[in-house]
Amino acid sequence: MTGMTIAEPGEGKNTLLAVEDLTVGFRTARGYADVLHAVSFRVEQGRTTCVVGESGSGKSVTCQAILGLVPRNGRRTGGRILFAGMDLAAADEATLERIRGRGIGMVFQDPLGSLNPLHTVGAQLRETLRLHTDLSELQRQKRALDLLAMVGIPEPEQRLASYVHQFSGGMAQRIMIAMALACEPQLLIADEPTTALDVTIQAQILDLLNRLKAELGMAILFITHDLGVVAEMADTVVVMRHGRVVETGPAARVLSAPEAPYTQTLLAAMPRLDVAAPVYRQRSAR
Ligand SMILES: Nc1ncnc2c1ncn2[C@@H]1O[C@H](COP(=O)(O)OP(=O)(O)OP(=O)(O)O)[C@@H](O)[C@H]1O
Repeated sequence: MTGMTIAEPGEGKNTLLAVEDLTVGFRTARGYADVLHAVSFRVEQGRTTCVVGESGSGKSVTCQAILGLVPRNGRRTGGRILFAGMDLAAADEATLERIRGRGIGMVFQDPLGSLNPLHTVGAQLRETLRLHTDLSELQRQKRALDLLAMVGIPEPEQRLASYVHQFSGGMAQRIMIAMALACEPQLLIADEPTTALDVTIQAQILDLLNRLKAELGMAILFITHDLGVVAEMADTVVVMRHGRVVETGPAARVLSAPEAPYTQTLLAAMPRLDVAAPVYRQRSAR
């Protein structure tokens, strides 16, 4: 594999992803401006890190930079992105493509916009597996079926022949998760994956992600503006504002005793978040 492998003396042995001093700027009609300012955080193996912040705080650009998908008018001007010891910021495009296919799975807010409407769900899963694994045709068919069953799609055999528009929003998001997990990634990046769903379906998708995390031992980098979702998902919380990390720490500590004034403001705007996560579920399911 190309790309630089870096020994990290200070890195914890369970760190899967370390974003260090990441700085990204964009050129627009109004000139050049940095939108990420030396962003640093870690994702541990098998754990969930939630990045939370209001709209425009830089959450999505952070994901794009990790995946090497910053829009053309943007540029990373500093920092390192160490994934399993390799600096993705220094990796070539072929390596990044391989990592995006196999090492890191991605789920976005809009599954209908991310899946191909012209091919059946089965064809898309099989194609992903053909590109990124050595499985035979028969094995790919079986794995596609297993993946749909794993994400809780009823009658998976019939559903493999369906097109994405034939699924409800929640079911389409399950398909997107199946696609993202097809090659057994070590890390799943989920950028507001439940924002477009109603609260009951949202809770089901969060449950699914938590179950898959436990079953597969993968790490999750979860992007959200919703502290209720953070309470459901996070082991570690990264709070962002205006392109900067203003606070980071274990979820239990950040949610119960936030240190940054901005985190305190976010929590104060979130009634009853001081009570435990299951209460959020009861409230949201009403
Ligand atoms: N292609 C682009 N060109 C110029 N500026 C951009 C571009 N993409 C993002 N930005 C700017 O970068 C900043 C961070 O945006 P980003 O989308 O990461 O925020 P976010 O926290 O994900 O917000 P949201 O929850 O609304 O998606 C914003 O000020 C945004 O306007």
